[in-house]
Amino acid sequence: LPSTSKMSNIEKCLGFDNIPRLSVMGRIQHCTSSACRHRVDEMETSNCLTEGRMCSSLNSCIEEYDWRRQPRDIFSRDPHTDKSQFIFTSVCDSQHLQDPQYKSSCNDMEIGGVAGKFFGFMPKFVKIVEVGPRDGLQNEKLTIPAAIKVQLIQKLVSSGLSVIEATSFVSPKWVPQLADAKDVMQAIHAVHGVKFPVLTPNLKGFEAAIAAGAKEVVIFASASESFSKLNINCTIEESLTRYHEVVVAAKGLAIPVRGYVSCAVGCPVEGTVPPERVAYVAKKLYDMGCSEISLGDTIGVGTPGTVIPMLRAVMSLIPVDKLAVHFHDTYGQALSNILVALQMGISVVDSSVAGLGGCPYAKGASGNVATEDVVYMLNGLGIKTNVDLGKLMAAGDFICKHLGRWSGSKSATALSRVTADASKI
Ligand SMILES: CC(C)(COP(=O)([O-])OP(=O)([O-])OC[C@H]1O[C@@H](n2cnc3c(N)ncnc32)[C@H](O)[C@@H]1OP(=O)([O-])[O-])[C@@H](O)C(=O)NCCC(=O)NCCSC(=O)C[C@@](C)(O)CC(=O)[O-]
Repeated sequence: LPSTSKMSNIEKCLGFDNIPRLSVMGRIQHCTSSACRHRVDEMETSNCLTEGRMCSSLNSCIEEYDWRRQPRDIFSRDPHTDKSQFIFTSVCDSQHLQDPQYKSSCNDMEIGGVAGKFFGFMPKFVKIVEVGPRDGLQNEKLTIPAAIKVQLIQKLVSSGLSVIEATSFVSPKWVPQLADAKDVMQAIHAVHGVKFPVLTPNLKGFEAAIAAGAKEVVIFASASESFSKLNINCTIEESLTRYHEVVVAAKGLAIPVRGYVSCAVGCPVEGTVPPERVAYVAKKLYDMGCSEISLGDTIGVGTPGTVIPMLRAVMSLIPVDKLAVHFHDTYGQALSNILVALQMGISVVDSSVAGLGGCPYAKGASGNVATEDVVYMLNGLGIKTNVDLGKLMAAGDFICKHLGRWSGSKSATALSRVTADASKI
């Protein structure tokens, strides 16, 4: 991390000047509740508090710092140093383990309303783009009947999701799992009040999508040359030419076009992808007329350390309200990456129910971040989504049962366990 004086405004807004120095970070990894407790003294307070957040026994740390409690803040300004500081005041009920339901929503304070520097840019509402039926199912080995896909989509609709990426009009030789795109689209296109964007790699796909009733399409370019060839069998520039044709045709029919930039952080072939390359492709899609650009960490290698520079590069060319983030969770970094994206002002997040997914042309890439986990985190932050977590979990349960596997969502797994345990009492 750069020193505080060299930090940009974005880094300061993200609270990087409050991140403990390396020596402290080392200690964080070894922090236990007892280790945390005996470091209670004035000098160590802020470090230990930061460590306290990572303790398994959060309550013991909260008790240690009761003297600093203030009713409605988790940050306060120190009158001596004029610096913001962490205080564990009325944190969400979810963190008080006495609550048997472990709710993530805040009952006793609104984190979203706290004007602390960490949450200053956070949106009040996040639009979730559910990609499970497309990104989630495109890589499955089992053949999933169209009727099951349609039922899944209906359940997702009833959970309150307003955008559901339904399928892809791609070559069935390349992605056999979505060869039933026409049947799925025809079954759902008349559902009112929900958008069902579908992937179209070329004019042929666009025309098939429109004929099946699609009212919004998605084009998907890559920031990596190698991945572009693997995924859509053409170079980045060739793909942009094809997509231009799609956008022109879509404009003629007043069809909105969403654009993806895949490999926005790393590529399965080339490794690290430079932020400026991502920004270049994103800008091309934006200039073409895409209404929203989703930045995809296709193989889930990003961390806040690599995602922030990428977002900064893209945000220097494209307004933040036109951007979305799309994280796969291969390395378990998706939620932290989403959090920094929110802190930077992004308010559209792609995710996949039950964490389904993976790309057939990105070996080793695991599923998208689970929608249930995103909703749980956003509820905890007091950010609205209009999604009913219980109904969303039911949709995840439905598809996991069909696939014969456990949910990839930690929140869904934990909440189901709590409910199951409660029902035994
Ligand atoms: C782009 C192509 C079609 C080029 O594939 P190609 O083989 O170079 O295409 P072609 O023009 O030579 O045509 C070959 C055959 O495909 C047919 N064809 C051609 N186009 C279509 C179409 N639209 N729909 C149906 N059929 C089509 C065409 O008619 C022909 O049929 P044939 O004469 O051999 O019987 C192929 O590579 C393809 O379909 N690729 C899609 C791959 C894909 O869907 N990958 C997963 C997307 S995930 C992703 O990109 C990442 C993302 C978006 O999720 C974000 C992230 O996670 O970061």
